[in-house]
Amino acid sequence: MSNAMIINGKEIGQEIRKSVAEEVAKLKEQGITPGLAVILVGDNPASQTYVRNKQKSCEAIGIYSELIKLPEEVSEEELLAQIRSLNHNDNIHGILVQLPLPGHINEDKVIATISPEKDVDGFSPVSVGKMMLGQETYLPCTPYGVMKLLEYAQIDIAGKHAVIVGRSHIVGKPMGQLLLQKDATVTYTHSKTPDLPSITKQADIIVAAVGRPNFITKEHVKPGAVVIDVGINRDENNKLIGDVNFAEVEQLASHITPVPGGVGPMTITMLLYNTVQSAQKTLSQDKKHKNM
Ligand SMILES: Nc1nc2c(c(=O)[nH]1)N[C@@H](CN(C=O)c1ccc(C(=O)N[C@@H](CCC(=O)O)C(=O)O)cc1)CN2
Repeated sequence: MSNAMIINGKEIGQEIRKSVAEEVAKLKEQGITPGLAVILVGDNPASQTYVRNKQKSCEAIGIYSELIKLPEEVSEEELLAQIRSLNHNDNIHGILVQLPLPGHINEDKVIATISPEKDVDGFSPVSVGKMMLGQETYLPCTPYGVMKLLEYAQIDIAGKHAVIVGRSHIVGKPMGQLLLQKDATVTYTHSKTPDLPSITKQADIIVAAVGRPNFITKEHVKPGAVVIDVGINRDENNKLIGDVNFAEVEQLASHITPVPGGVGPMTITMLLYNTVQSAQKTLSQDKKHKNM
């Protein structure tokens, strides 16, 4: 089989960011600057990089961003107080707390404190519930980004068998739901699934989000399958690698996402998109109030 078509998340992300920038410009003409607050707790180097990239990306398209840096030992109550204050800040349309959080903080409680109207990460119980019901809400950025990649690569989803490897709250679980809503038949698998290759080999679409470097090999993939790699792992030389053994799998797959340059850039792109959506909602609510 010839080499797979590479789905370039960097390029697709740039294209989407261009149209998001146009929406930002329109909002500014109407007196609204979309605002994103990013809360970073502690000094995890990867989290610092992601947060920096989020801020740079906001700046590049005219979104106002505010970084709230809290020390590793901050109390849960102090963090919750910061979120409550941002919930009431009219200049802020999106709030995110960079994950993971230090062990002494209850992540679920923190996420549930973010107002669902500003939950541009799509992680809050209200957002997740609405997503499950197919109601309008902010979709979690990484699975939303994967859906956009499939759309731009013109991959048919309806009637296809999608196998998700991984069951995290922020990627695996919502990923399956979004594919199901597009009429895929979805199978969830995870680290305790016996004989994984026998299941993934049946997949037309594989989404690898298991957090283990090079975990998906040629033994797992049916020729012609679409393979989406959500993994972000570092090898022994600190090189970024995915959950998929790219060199092996690209020879079998019809389409594949690289790491870096695949799903990763889409996560931030969809965050910008959700933030602008939130600002647009505020504007239309203001107009309704003023009867315009
Ligand atoms: N509050 C959140 N926390 C975390 C999320 C999230 O969506 N919201 N996701 C991940 C980390 N993440 C964003 O926060 C993220 C990961 C990777 C990338 C990315 O662009 N990756 C690039 C490579 C970047 C590099 O060189 O390190 C790529 O794959 O090409 C963006 C965002 C966990 N926490």
